[in-house]
Amino acid sequence: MGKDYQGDVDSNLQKLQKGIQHDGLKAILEEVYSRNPEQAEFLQAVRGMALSIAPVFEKHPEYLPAFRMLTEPERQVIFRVPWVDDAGVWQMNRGMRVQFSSAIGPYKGGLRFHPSVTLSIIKFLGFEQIFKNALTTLPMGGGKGGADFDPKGRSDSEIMRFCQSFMTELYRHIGSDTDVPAGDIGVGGREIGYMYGQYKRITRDRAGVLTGKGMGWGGSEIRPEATGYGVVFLAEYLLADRGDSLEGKRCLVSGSGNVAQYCVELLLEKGAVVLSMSDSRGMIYAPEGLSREDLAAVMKLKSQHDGKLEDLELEGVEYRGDAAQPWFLDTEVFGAFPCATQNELGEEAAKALVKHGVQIVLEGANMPCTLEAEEVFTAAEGVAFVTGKASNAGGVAVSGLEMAQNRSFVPWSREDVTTKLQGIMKAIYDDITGAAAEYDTDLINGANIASFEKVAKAVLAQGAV
Ligand SMILES: NC(=O)C1=CN([C@@H]2O[C@H](COP(=O)(O)OP(=O)(O)OC[C@H]3O[C@@H](n4cnc5c(N)ncnc54)[C@H](O)[C@@H]3O)[C@@H](O)[C@H]2O)C=CC1
Ligand SMILES: O=C(O)CCC(=O)C(=O)O
Repeated sequence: MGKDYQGDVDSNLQKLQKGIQHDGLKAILEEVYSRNPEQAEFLQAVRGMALSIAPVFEKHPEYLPAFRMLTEPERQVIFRVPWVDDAGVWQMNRGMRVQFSSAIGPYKGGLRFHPSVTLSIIKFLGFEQIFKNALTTLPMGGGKGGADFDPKGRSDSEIMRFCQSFMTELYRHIGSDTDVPAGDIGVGGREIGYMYGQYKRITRDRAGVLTGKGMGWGGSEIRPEATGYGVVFLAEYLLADRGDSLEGKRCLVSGSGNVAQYCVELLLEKGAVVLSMSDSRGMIYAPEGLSREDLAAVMKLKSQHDGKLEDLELEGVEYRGDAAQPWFLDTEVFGAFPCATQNELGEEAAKALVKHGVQIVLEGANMPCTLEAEEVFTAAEGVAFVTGKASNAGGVAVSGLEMAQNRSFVPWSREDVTTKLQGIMKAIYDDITGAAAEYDTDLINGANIASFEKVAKAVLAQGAV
């Protein structure tokens, strides 16, 4: 994944700078490359941003130093996470937290527990988070963390001991005014609970230092649903602008975790026909569309540890193994919603989707489409592509609302939070279309420009700190 930038040094630097004419920007990319030559995913995220914002420097050359600052985290912490498994064997993982930018507020972003976690992955996620959070309209900076821990096959007690050990180090680096982590892949309500409990025990501080907490102990209504719902709200605003709606539209969704589940739930509520969901082993395909009962079965399965889609037996639903992906289905499709993981949708997949008539692509996951796939979508006639920085910002937005509720000591109703989430997704849509119109460009560039300009102004105002 994202391996394109590895290998021969010179040609990779050239690849990183390909298509960038601006000398100052090229110099920044050279510096980023020389500092992080092995970090393929991070370089991919920086290149994506650089490609979009190059025109901004024609209008605002003063923003260039701000971009340079934003390519280096303010702080990154890497630590050992020792724990003991159920058999009494000592285990050890690597934990990390990258505090990327506090220009517009406390560092904010999830924690990922997955064996594939590397510094490059956490840095790409933290870098993207800076700009996503700026789009939410809430005062949140960008950060991300995690560990190369594999929760698969681990008992509840092992997960608890791991989370407690992880927090025993992380607690000293976070705080409700400095850095507020949340969930991501492999970190849901259960893990947040164990980490919050440990944080509280060590610090005696009940402040909302983690978001994604449970209802009844500081959590917000609709935080679990917020990322997936936000994607669908944004799709609705986009289609409304075209005088269209999701009713009856054939949609492909990948993934079957938190984001995918609630994306499918709201798509079904809006009358869309959802043809697929997937996990790392394969996918389910429903030629006539998944029903609410099918989704309920997926949710139940995935709430159990190690639930695999291949174990489902649902009428009218086929299972395809060997890591089959929805994008290659030989069927007409209107919408694609990649909600699994980074670089899951490459150039060939994008071509297959365009061939099958795709009209809208909204990223539920972070950076699920490669830069080559993005190029295919933007070159195709009439296809609207929305980058995850905008389309999946609903999750962190409701995390921000959870922080506001924790501060005010007053929980808000489900209706209140839903209305606020819709307002934020609409503001994001208006912001990215506004920037796209101002710079006469597409929605990817619109999102990157709108978010960068907000952060750059804050960085410049605060000086070289
Ligand atoms: N949870 C949240 O609030 C937010 C999550 N995201 C992003 O959404 C994506 C999914 O995260 P969650 O649903 O929260 O995680 P989760 O842990 O609930 O689910 C993980 C999902 O990724 C899939 N997956 C992992 N590796 C895969 C692979 N190699 N091939 C196919 N599928 C694979 C799993 O099957 C599952 O659907 C990630 O990119 C995450 O960074 C983005 C914004 C907010
Ligand atoms: O809710 C949060 O703070 C972060 C969610 C997240 O990790 C993301 O937006 O990618």
